[in-house]
Amino acid sequence: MGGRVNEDLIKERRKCTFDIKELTHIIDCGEENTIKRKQIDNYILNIKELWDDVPEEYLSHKERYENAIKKAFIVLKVLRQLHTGNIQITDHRTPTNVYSIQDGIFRNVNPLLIHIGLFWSTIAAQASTEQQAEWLQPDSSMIGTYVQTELGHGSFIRGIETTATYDSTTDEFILHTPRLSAYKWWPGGLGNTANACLVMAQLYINGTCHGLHIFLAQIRDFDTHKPLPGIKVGEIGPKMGFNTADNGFLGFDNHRIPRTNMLMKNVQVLRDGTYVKPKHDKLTYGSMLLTRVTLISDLAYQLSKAATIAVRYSAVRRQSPIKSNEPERQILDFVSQQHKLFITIASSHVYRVVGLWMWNSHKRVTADIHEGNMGQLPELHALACCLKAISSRDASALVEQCRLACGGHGYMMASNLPQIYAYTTAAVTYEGEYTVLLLQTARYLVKFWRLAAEHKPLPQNFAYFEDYIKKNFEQWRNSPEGIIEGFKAIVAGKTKAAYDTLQCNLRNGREFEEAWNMASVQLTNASEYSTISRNDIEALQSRYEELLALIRPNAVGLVDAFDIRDEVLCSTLGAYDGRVYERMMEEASKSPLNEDVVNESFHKYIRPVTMKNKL
Ligand SMILES: CCCCCCCCCC/C=C\CCCCCCCCCC(=O)SCCNC(=O)CCNC(=O)[C@H](O)C(C)(C)COP(=O)(O)OP(=O)(O)OC[C@H]1O[C@@H](n2cnc3c(N)ncnc32)[C@H](O)[C@@H]1OP(=O)(O)O
Ligand SMILES: Cc1cc2nc3c(=O)[nH]c(=O)nc-3n(C[C@H](O)[C@H](O)[C@H](O)COP(=O)(O)OP(=O)(O)OC[C@H]3O[C@@H](n4cnc5c(N)ncnc54)[C@H](O)[C@@H]3O)c2cc1C
Repeated sequence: MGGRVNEDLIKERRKCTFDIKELTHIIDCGEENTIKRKQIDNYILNIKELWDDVPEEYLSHKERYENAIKKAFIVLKVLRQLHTGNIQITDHRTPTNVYSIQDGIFRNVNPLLIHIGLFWSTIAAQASTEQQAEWLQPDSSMIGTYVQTELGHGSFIRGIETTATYDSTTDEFILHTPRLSAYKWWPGGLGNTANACLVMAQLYINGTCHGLHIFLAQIRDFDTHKPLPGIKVGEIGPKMGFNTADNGFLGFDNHRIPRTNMLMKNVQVLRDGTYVKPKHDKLTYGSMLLTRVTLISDLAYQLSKAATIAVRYSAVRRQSPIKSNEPERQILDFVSQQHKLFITIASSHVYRVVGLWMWNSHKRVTADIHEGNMGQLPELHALACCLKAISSRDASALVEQCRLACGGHGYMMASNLPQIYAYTTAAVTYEGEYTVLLLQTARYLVKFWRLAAEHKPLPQNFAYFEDYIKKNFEQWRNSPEGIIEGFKAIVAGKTKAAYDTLQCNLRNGREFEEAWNMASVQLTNASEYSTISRNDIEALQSRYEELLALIRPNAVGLVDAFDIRDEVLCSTLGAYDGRVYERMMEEASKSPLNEDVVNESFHKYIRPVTMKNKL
């Protein structure tokens, strides 16, 4: 859409006091990455077939999927071409990625998300060298997914009921779904797209259960795409979001696969049925760990999209004067609005930085694991659980705050804020539900608190537990170091309270698991344990308000620095030119309800009632 840039946005950009490009390069981890990202954006976003004439929202459930799958395979083809052209795009966690622009192409979810994001990465991480050589061919016919959750079990994966029983006479595993609750339910791309999958199932050899293992199973014929004999597969129906992801269900009726289809990098079943144990029994859960780490950066990106939309809109939108004799003000001038939005910008930066740090930690710990050293795995798992849980919860709360900050117009699908919300809130549940993951971190903390309480040696990372016990914490200081000290005091105090409750429940004769359950609210909720005083809080509050005023002139610059193209933002409210009302009108004109001047339902239903006595 052509036309002038909104005057208020022009003025905002003139006011900006820092170099926007420099911040973009910092976000991209370097100017080179920015250049590459833009090249890839240009290349992919210029493919005309990827753009819709009719907005996605007006399509039926079936049409949406078919439209998304058309685009997904155009993108897959391009990805392969770019890959062979030696452009580093497969490492989607670095800023040089194509992952982010898919939001614009699909306005929803790529049906190949799990194929690319989990299927391939799990094979790469958990299959033996020979299996990888066979399965990771660039021209492979396999379109796969990651099949773990069942109708009856999601969080408690040890309760998974699908079985894989070794038959040494034929050198095969028999995959079986023993009852309705064992049906696989949820995997993305399973409903219609995938012809293969990685299945999590209980391994049985000679009547002994060895727990959960991952198996590669073909489920549809590569040529006809019909389900193979013994496979019952389909799609689970409409959801709050993710409606182009064809999440599916799957049941096995004694479906046979070769023994060599178990992922065998860390664990093996030999021809004679000998079971060779892994070095750590949670290595099978590695894909969940990796995805949790990846999600932190993805959620940071979703926050930057929501912030860009809401800040630009707030600079364009004028509503109410502050003094009654003045003209109406940009809503961005209201301090309460700044509070709603600047926290979203800040959170995006926080989770971006933490996400990158976690990504590098994951690389380091994985390299150690390859060398046989598992020592850092528990800490990484505890951190990934906590950060995935809070980043998803914060992101969905803040995206919703941005939507509300756009008033009624934020409720329009054309603002794209409802879609961003539906996407982020799903992450609170999938890949480890929020509370369940926080309890994993609590379990880790309580272990170290027990050591501290029993005056046993603690690793350096937990020295502050001892400081807390010895009351070595300094008085609150209003500085970054002081804030970190404050957080340490909160963690120590919260862990102590939960631990004390746990001990009290145990003394009262409860078994450990029951005592744990009774303490679980304390284990997940933060309390105020710090040396902060009322005066400190007042000082912090006024400093916070000063900071909002300092950020105000740079607000638009800060979101421009995220450098998200209009085609990716997909928002009438957040486009770079700020022509909000023109875009809203243009989008409204696409509504099928505006196709006829008089809708036929008038003649069928309305007129017979309203004109009944007048005809
Ligand atoms: C234009 C271009 C387009 C291109 C598109 C490309 C796309 C690119 C990719 C983008 C990539 C990513 C984006 C992300 C989007 C992803 C969408 C994802 C969709 C969702 C997928 C799923 O949901 S899959 C299913 C996930 N399921 C879960 O997460 C289940 C949650 N439950 C659990 O994980 C576990 O059961 C549990 C952790 C809760 C507990 O396990 P369990 O009961 O077995 O154990 P215990 O509690 O008894 O603990 C035993 C000890 O083991 C430790 N533990 C547990 N888990 C782990 C682990 N993972 N690693 C290490 N250690 C672990 C636990 O701490 C205990 O330790 P101790 O205390 O020492 O005994
Ligand atoms: C959009 C989307 C995409 C998905 N994609 C996939 C996929 O590709 N592949 C796949 O395998 N799965 C997928 N899933 C499934 C997902 O991983 C599970 O939904 C998730 O792990 C949560 O499990 P659940 O649904 O069984 O919830 P439940 O475990 O039944 O949780 C329900 C409630 O019980 C509480 N609860 C459960 N256990 C405990 C406990 N021990 N202590 C305290 N509270 C507890 C939870 O906190 C929650 O409040 C997807 C889900 C969604 C929503």
